[in-house]
Amino acid sequence: MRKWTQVVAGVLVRPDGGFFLSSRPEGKPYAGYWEFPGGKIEAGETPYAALCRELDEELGLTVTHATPWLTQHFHYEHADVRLDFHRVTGWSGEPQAREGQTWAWQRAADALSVSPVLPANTPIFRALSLPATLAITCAQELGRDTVIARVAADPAAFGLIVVREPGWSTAQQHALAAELAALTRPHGGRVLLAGASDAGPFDGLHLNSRQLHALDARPAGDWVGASVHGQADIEQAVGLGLDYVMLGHVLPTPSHPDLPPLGWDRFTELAGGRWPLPVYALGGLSVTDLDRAREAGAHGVACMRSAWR
Ligand SMILES: Nc1nc2c([nH]c(=O)n2[C@H]2C[C@H](O)[C@@H](COP(=O)(O)OP(=O)(O)OP(=O)(O)O)O2)c(=O)[nH]1
Ligand SMILES: [Mg+2]
Repeated sequence: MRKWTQVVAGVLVRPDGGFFLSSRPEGKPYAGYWEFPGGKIEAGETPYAALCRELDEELGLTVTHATPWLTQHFHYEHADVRLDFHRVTGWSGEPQAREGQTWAWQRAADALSVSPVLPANTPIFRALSLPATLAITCAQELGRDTVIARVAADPAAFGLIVVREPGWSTAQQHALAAELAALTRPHGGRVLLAGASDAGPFDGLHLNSRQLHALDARPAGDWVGASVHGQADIEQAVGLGLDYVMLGHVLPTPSHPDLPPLGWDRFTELAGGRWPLPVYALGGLSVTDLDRAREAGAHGVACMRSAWR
């Protein structure tokens, strides 16, 4: 059986989305490569305790708040590593290069200013560029003018929109998507089409669970996500190499009056930062639930009705 080296890494994130990288010290494998601070989990240590110890040892920082985010497995020539990435949003102290490393803050929206980076981390940077909230359109119910007016009022707040209008023709869906893209793209926003098999001129696709299980390869599109309800769905999404999933429904929602909600405990068991792709919590949630969702290991929250109020 493969022996995984257990590693924890801390992604220090500032309120403006900027994040921290440090260079690996001389004498280690991949010396000079840029990484998130962290290191091997010691016997008997929890990942959180290891995170606190490593950030203190390497940078002199005291972690005060961190949540589980992503787990990635990677085969290096020197080791097979299981990387447990936490988002660190609270710390005290200023970074000190205690191991002779250099460090740099990066802006989330820009290309990295440093290189090379550890190869296992490439998907992590992609995940970091996904916003905390994902908005699903509800134009059939609320009217397309309501949806467009809401985005026009604050386009930067709509970094990821899924156009989901099951009763509409492809032409109607594309027309809405084009208006939303015109508003949000100048701010780096992305617009995906739900239930479609072709992303057209848009940024990608959002698959329903039927589409998810019918595929044996990732469909074309810069960004591809899926709606998932349980472990088998998430495994399928990971196997296809998708960019994110929406897991729900977490709380009661008018979209599924007949099905019991997962609740936060079950969501935590299923998500909990265990996967290599970001998990959005979905179902009866609004942006005010973001902290709760992140405690449960979510990347963010997906909002349907609450996005348009
Ligand atoms: N810290 C960290 N390690 C990473 C990242 N990405 C990635 O592939 N790794 C790999 C590189 C290494 O194989 C392993 C971390 O091991 P390490 O040698 O840095 O561990 P450590 O800080 O405990 O160092 P040491 O005391 O054992 O020398 O995880 C990352 O972003 N941060
Ligand atoms: Mg280290």
